[in-house]
Amino acid sequence: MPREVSSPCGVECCRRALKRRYAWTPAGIDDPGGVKDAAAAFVRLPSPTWFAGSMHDTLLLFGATGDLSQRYLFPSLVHLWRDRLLSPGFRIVAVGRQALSDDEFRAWLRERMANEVADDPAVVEELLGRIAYVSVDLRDEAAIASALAGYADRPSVSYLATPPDLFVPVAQGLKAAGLLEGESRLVLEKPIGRDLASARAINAALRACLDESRIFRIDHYLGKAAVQNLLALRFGNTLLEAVWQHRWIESVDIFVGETAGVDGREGYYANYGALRDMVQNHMLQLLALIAMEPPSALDADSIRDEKRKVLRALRPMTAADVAASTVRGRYGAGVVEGRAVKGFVHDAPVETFVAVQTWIDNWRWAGVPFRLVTGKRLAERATEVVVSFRPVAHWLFERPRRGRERPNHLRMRLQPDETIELGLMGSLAAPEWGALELRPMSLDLQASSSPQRRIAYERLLVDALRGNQTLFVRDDEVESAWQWIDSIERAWTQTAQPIVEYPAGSWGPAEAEAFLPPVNGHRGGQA
Ligand SMILES: NC(=O)C1=CN([C@@H]2O[C@H](COP(=O)(O)OP(=O)(O)OC[C@H]3O[C@@H](n4cnc5c(N)ncnc54)[C@H](OP(=O)(O)O)[C@@H]3O)[C@@H](O)[C@H]2O)C=CC1
Ligand SMILES: O=C1O[C@H](COP(=O)(O)O)[C@@H](O)[C@H](O)[C@H]1O
Repeated sequence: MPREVSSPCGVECCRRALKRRYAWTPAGIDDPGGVKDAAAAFVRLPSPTWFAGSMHDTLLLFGATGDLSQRYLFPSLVHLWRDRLLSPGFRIVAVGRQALSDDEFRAWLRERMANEVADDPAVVEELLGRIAYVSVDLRDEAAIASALAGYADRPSVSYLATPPDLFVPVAQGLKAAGLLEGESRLVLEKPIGRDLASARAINAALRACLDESRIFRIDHYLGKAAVQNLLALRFGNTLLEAVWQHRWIESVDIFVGETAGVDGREGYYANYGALRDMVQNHMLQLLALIAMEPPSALDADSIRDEKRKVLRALRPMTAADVAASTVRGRYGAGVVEGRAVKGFVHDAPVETFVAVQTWIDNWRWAGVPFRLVTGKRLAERATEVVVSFRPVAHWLFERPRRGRERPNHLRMRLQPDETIELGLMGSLAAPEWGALELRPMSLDLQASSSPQRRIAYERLLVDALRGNQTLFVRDDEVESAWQWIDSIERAWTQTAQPIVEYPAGSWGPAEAEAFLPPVNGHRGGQA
């Protein structure tokens, strides 16, 4: 629970403002100047008063009637407005395909936002009053330009929550309308393309419309406080950074399990599959944060330069490796969280589960396997990174016998809860008499209180409005990631790699057992 905050004047509104301010910072009120601050400083946000004069106040939201807008973007905007983290003159231009009046759009949105700020419904009304709705077919650049030219009076942020084939026509329409001039910015949802060639084409076309320094590519995992904490842990602790390399680390596992299915996104998913939908972006970003060299500073390009080097060093997959180094699966019917669910049925040969073992060909990570596993309709929703260390050089103890000892591991759970577990060996749990006997022990580290977590998009919306690119993906990162993904897709095609069915509610295909993280308990590795 967040600690109670007292305001200097004792007035309720002041108390609430303080609470809002502190709840927002990644380190939170319970960690003022604490360990997390070392690397989290670059993501720390200033106080609400600071925002008033420093952010753009016009957001053009394309795809305003879509799933992402309804489930994440509008709720995020409602929360930011409630917490006075947007400019006082903030306005939203909601762009959709359907012909709706402003009032019809607001009524539609009001219904969906009803539960967002239940204790203060006026907040939703205030935000709705700042929305204008514009209907336009986004395949028609001239129509975009004529419908939106009236909003070019001040710098704006155009957020493209649309399918990627609309990115270029929309950018060109915006340019023609004068909406990409000066300090105006463009925010793009993932995925940027479907392979390297299409990503390059999109990036090149965007560069013709505006400079890279004003293009913000979203990967919402970077907006998660727990993901930012990976940097804080690595670069804020001598203890970890000193052993963060091939001499001491045996393997790294990145696991993103979902209980949700493809539900409602069949068309998109059939064209992408788990490798393109999750690995190309979120999982490779996690890998890059774990594997990158320490940046010389915490600014956007210093961090992105280092991430890019990691992505370029990923060893391409070949047809000779792919059968042993990957598993593709697709969920069939089963039971998830006590509920019977149907399988994913589609003619397109796409996977809903993928396991990949890969290597980063550089000095730090020589010979260390990185295993990436993600799937839909698995037994549990969990995102974890497990770093397994090498066994000690010389085993002194009788028990467990050499080769049976459990090496140290660091398990960082990023969602749904945030915990860190350090697996150690010790004799505390062993009998007092006889030879010194070692048993596995674990040290569970949790923050003394859980700070209030915001939707990742809240953080990213504010950064885009402020112009901070640190948590956004650069063009060359996207292209390097696709280059590696393409090598896997190519190898799968060449070898006609099968897609194995797994029951919904399981941990994926039995063939992937060896790819699952080696932690105590319920799945994979040592039991
Ligand atoms: N949904 C999610 O959880 C996530 C989505 N994303 C990405 O966000 C983007 C949007 O996804 P999502 O919201 O799920 O997609 P939806 O299909 O639900 O929404 C797409 C939006 O684009 C509009 N649109 C499509 N074609 C046109 C057109 N020709 N002219 C005008 N408007 C058009 C749709 O309008 P209409 O309502 O009229 O069809 C709708 O508002 C995608 O790139 C997706 O990959 C990324 C992460 C998560
Ligand atoms: O981008 C996407 O991410 C979600 C998973 O996000 P999370 O924040 O819930 O972990 C995934 O379900 C979706 O398929 C994908 O497009």
